[in-house]
Amino acid sequence: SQLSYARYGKDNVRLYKVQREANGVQHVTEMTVCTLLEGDIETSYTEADNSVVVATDTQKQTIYILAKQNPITPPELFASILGEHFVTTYKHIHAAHVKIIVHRWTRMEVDGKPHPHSFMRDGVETRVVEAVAREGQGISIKSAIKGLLVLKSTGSAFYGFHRDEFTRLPETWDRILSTEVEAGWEWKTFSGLQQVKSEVPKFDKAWEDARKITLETFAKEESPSVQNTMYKMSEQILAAAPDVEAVSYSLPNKHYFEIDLSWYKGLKNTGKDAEVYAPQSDPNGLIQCTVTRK
Ligand SMILES: O=c1[nH]c(=O)c2nn[nH]c2[nH]1
Repeated sequence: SQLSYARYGKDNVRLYKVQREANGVQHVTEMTVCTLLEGDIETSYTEADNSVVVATDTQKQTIYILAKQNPITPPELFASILGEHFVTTYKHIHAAHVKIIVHRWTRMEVDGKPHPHSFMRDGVETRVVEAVAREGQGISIKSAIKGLLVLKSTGSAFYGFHRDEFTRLPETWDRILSTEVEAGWEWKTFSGLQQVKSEVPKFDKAWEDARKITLETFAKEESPSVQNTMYKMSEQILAAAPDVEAVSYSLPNKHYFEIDLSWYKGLKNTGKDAEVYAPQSDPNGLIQCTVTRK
């Protein structure tokens, strides 16, 4: 047997950082980090040679130290700082995978104005970055929105789909559409940390644009299908972010079933009379796409 691939590191490294302004306003960021290293490490697997192992605890300590010494936002920048650190510090490490999940702490509005140091977790939504720093090959970065739950009570249809003897689903011109957004955008490859640093403003802008486009298209579109709506979202994100090469969506279709109550005194609760529905935890549709430039 032979070792065909290997990488190792520390997962679920949680960190929080506060930025204190002179005027009393404070900013907080909380994230969960994973680093995984590749390189000339096979003998640690095949020959119990630990001399090549940059311990996972060392990787964890490095995350904390670099978080103290550097900005940790945007996450694309901090992921690049971490990745570049590992491939330049250790000559036998040739690639570093860095995943950062940023959790929401949204500044509270109190007495009609932003509170200087109070925040709330308004949803399980996260901002996610996966970067790979590969020696001599630059830094590849994928950004994403995950866990953004949205629902519309109408403005969604699904009809005209293929029908045969296996088809039971009735056509509908008015349905609930509920999904948990996973939207990702893949950047052009950056030559290295310096180029990432020179383009830092693009990362927050792309995230803000992607989130706004997703929410507004979801709400405004008379959706003929999940497929068509996610394609329109993807096209708009590509148009808004010239340095993004591909946009991907993965959207579960979380079904709400009508409940026929006509057995009870003829109570009407289906079709145009439907008001009480049964939300389904499973099964769910799952619609995925990747959209690139022509
Ligand atoms: O938007 C939808 N796309 C589909 O492919 C599908 N299949 N069942 N319901 C559906 N809704």
